[in-house]
This record gives sequence, C-alpha cells and structure tokens, in this order.
Amino acid sequence: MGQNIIYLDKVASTNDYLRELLSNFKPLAEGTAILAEDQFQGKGQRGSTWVSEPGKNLTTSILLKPHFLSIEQQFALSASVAIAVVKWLKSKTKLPVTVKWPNDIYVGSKKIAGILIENKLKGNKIDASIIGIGININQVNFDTATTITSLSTLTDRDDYVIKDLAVELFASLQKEYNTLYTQSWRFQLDYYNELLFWKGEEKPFLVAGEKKIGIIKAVGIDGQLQVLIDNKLHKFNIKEISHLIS
Ligand SMILES: O=C(O)CCCC[C@@H]1SC[C@@H]2NC(=O)N[C@@H]21
Repeated sequence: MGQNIIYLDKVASTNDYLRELLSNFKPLAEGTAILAEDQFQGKGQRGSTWVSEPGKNLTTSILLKPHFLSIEQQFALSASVAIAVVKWLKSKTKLPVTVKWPNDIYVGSKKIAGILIENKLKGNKIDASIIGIGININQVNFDTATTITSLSTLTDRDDYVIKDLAVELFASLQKEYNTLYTQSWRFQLDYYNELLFWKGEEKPFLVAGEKKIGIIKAVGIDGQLQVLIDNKLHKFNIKEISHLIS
C-alpha cells in the first residue's frame, strides 16, 4: 500500500479526487494513495466537513479493491482501517488511543483523526473502496480546542514530516488489510471492541432526539452499536444514536 503515491499541493478533497480518477477509468493499482499538502474542502462523515490547516496535517485517500468482502461485511473494512490508524498512533504516543464508534480516533477525550470510507459496489460485493483518512499532526490551534487534538499537541513537537508519517501509516494499513484478507474478521472485531471509547461506562447518548443514559457493551459483527439502556440491550445503526459529548 502506498507504493504509488500521488502528491498534490492543493485539492478540494482527496476522496473526491480519487473518485474522479476512477470514474474517468484511469487504471489505478490497488493501494494507490493521494496525499495532499492543502485540502481545502475536506469531507467528514454524515455530511460534515474536515478542516485542516494547509501543510500541517495528514490528509490522504487510498484506493482498495476488497472484492472478497460483501456489502454486509463493509464494517469489517472500516474496523480494520481504524485499527491500523490506532496501532500507528500507539507507536507515537503512550497515551490511550480509542475508537469512538464507528471510526473516530480519540486520544483521551479528544479526537485526533477521522476516517471516511466510500465504497463502490458491484452486485453484493465491494468493487472499490476509497479510504479517506485525516490525522491532525503539526497543527496546534483549533477552533474547538476542547474536543480536538493533534500529535504535536500531545508530544510537544512540531516538526513531524508528513510524508514520512504517511509511509508508516500505509505500512500499518497494509498489515491490517492482510489480516482482514487472511484471517477471520472476528479476530479484528475482538480487538476493535477492546479499543471502544466509553465502553462499559455509564454515559449520555442522543437516541431519536432524546437524551438517554446507557452503557456501551460492544459492536457486533453487523457493525451495530450495542448499548444497555434501562437494563435492555439495544442495537443501533449509525444514524440512530450519537455520543452526547458536552
Ligand atoms: O471524522 C470524520 O468525519 C471523517 C473525516 C475524514 C477526513 C479525510 S481527510 C482525507 C479524506 N478526504 C476527505 O475529503 N475526507 C477524508
């Protein structure tokens, strides 16, 4: 992964750029990565934006062709990407790194990285997958400093070389992708569950617009979040529940 890296000085969104290459039938090898210096219209999950100071952070999109996965197994890919980012971050900081379901990466109580995966399907299989990853690296000033952090802020360094970090990250992604391909993906699901943010703690959630107190138990093989509310186990899809971090 990352053997073929397309470096861009400035782009609206690396995910969109890669998707356009694909839709123009450009022959691209699996593992091709787009790495942008300045991504000025980054996309986040659920229609949100991903804001990144030019030249400071890692903003990348990687092309995968996980034909061995069906639509029902989309979450397996998402979990293995989250694991790869977590493992790489753990090599940089001793602080606890967790995953806020489905794939926000947190260090302590602050978000450091986000993942946006866009899949192209063929029948019930995944034909192509654009793995968009944004990781805050050298940026230290944020509009919402109470909820966002960066590697620089955590480690008191501001001289990280983004291209070098990207190469390390791609190696981590390759490793987890190989594991996904060769082993039962329950193996990675177990590890993903060990990393779950707020797991086992009584916390507030927003469920259908209503505040509820619940305890996260696990994420199932179907990617649904299992939360104990009023002594009953509920299963949620991404649009049905959100963590209420105030
Ligand atoms: O946390 C999120 O909401 C997901 C953020 C994903 C951001 C990355 S940065 C590189 C890639 N290109 C985009 O437009 N978005 C993803």
